[in-house]
Amino acid sequence: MQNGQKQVSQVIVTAEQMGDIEGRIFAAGMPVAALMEKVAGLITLRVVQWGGSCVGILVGPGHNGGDALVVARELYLRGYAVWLYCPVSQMKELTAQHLRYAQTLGIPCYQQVGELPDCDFLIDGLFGFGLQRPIIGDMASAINQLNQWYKPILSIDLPSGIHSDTGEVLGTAIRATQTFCLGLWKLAFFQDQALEYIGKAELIDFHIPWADVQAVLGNLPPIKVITSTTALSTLPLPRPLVTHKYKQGHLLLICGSRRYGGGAILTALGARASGVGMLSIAVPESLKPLLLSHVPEALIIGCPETETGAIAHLQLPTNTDLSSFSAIACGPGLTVDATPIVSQVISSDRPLVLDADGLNILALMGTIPTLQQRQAPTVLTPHTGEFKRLFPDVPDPNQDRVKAVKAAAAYTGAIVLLKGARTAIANSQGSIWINPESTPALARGGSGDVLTGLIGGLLAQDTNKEIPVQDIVATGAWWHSQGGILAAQERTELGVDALSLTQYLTPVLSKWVT
Ligand SMILES: NC(=O)C1=CN([C@@H]2O[C@H](COP(=O)(O)OP(=O)(O)OC[C@H]3O[C@@H](n4cnc5c(N)ncnc54)[C@H](O)[C@@H]3O)[C@@H](O)[C@H]2O)[C@@H](O)CC1
Ligand SMILES: [K+]
Repeated sequence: MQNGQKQVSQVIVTAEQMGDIEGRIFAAGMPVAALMEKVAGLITLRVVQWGGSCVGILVGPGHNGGDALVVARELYLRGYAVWLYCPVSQMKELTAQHLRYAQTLGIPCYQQVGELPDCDFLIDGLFGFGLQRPIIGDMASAINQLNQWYKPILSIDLPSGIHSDTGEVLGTAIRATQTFCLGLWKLAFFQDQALEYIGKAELIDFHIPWADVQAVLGNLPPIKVITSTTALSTLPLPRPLVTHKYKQGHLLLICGSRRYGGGAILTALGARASGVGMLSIAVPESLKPLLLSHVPEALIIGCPETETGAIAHLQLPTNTDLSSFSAIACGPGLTVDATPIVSQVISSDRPLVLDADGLNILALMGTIPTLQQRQAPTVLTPHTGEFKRLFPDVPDPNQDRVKAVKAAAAYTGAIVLLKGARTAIANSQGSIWINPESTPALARGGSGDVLTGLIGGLLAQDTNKEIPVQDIVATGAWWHSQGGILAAQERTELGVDALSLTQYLTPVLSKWVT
């Protein structure tokens, strides 16, 4: 296989990049019509696997409509009953040519959606990545009406109405059952707001030459999909034959308060699953017996408490200071009364994961100026609410999560992991990892605490600092969601409480690691 060709499914592109890549292919001599035949031929092969015998095909003015017309022709010639809905009079020339031929063959074409006969399913070729402005008027009403038919809809490239980059709905959008993304993943497939419209996502690889992908993306920071291969390659496996516990990393967790003891347990159990060599857990003195009963292997450091039951100050064992640890994870259950502790760990030179109250305290301290002081790696793991508190001046993550997380990482120098259905991780150079697979079962209290412990434990094990921190964080996100997926399969989506989740982290890994 040509060098890099197998990485095609890992690349994510903007509409502009996709246009540039295709532009190179055409400039090099590939006829547009030939590429359309090739692509639509592959789509047709997937459509016939769907079953059904009569199909309504929605045709727009651009090449997305052209693809749809080639599929229409091929299905018709295979014996399907095919009806076209084509609400536009102005079309790109190639699309218009395909429409003329389809009509010559005798395929009926309607301009009003109400005239479209009842069919088994619909194919959506109204707009692809060329959509730039909101869909309005009759076409918008038609889309709303088609969504109400509750027929399976197969969208070509993107559900029509979804912006290829931000995933936002431009006016209105087709709610697809399945979307065949053509050639390279478009960003919208990883934006939470588009997921309900995309349905099941499938990449149709039509073998774009890797050289053209490289030529367009070559020097830009990549946006990549986390896969089992990328994730497993950064795990601290296999362990060296001769080692000892401190060589396998020493993680300090700082978490919990009298009010929130559970978060400390869950973070600890996440860290345990990471395989970290040594685990120390700083908690308020009154939580010590509770932690000991759950994680007997850990060194529990009972700390003096404030009146409210938060950690008043870190009381590390004799001969120990923060430099004794290979990484620190701090935040779950702390309450904002633990501000001095967060300030202290931020001032340290240790790799640091901040989550939950660690993030709320950081927001109060002033995120950007505070983090700009740090030399060692910092990992922030906010959900959308925490993100907005941390970065009030960064683009709204509800509008474009990828842009938001990228800006946050650039401003702070931190690795920022924005939690969501498609968790996105950015570093300060603009590289992005996106976790393509997860489960809504993980939308549950305590699930984030498990992630914090897991990432902290992985980070601590990279004692020689050989692996980019962003890659380690991506592996943590992948592992966590794979654990959730397995747990949901065995226990249903309602059965994945955070404690149960911790019990799936090791079994899920053993499925991948032989
Ligand atoms: N570029 C290529 O050569 C290839 C493209 N392919 C298909 O072509 C698509 C991209 O083609 P296009 O660039 O023609 O773009 P689209 O087919 O997405 O549509 C763009 C057309 O729609 C019009 N338009 C945009 N927004 C509108 C709105 N809100 N209301 C009414 N009209 C609007 C534009 O003026 C333009 O004519 C891809 O998504 C894919 O399906 C594939 O055939 C593979 C090859
Ligand atoms: K479409």
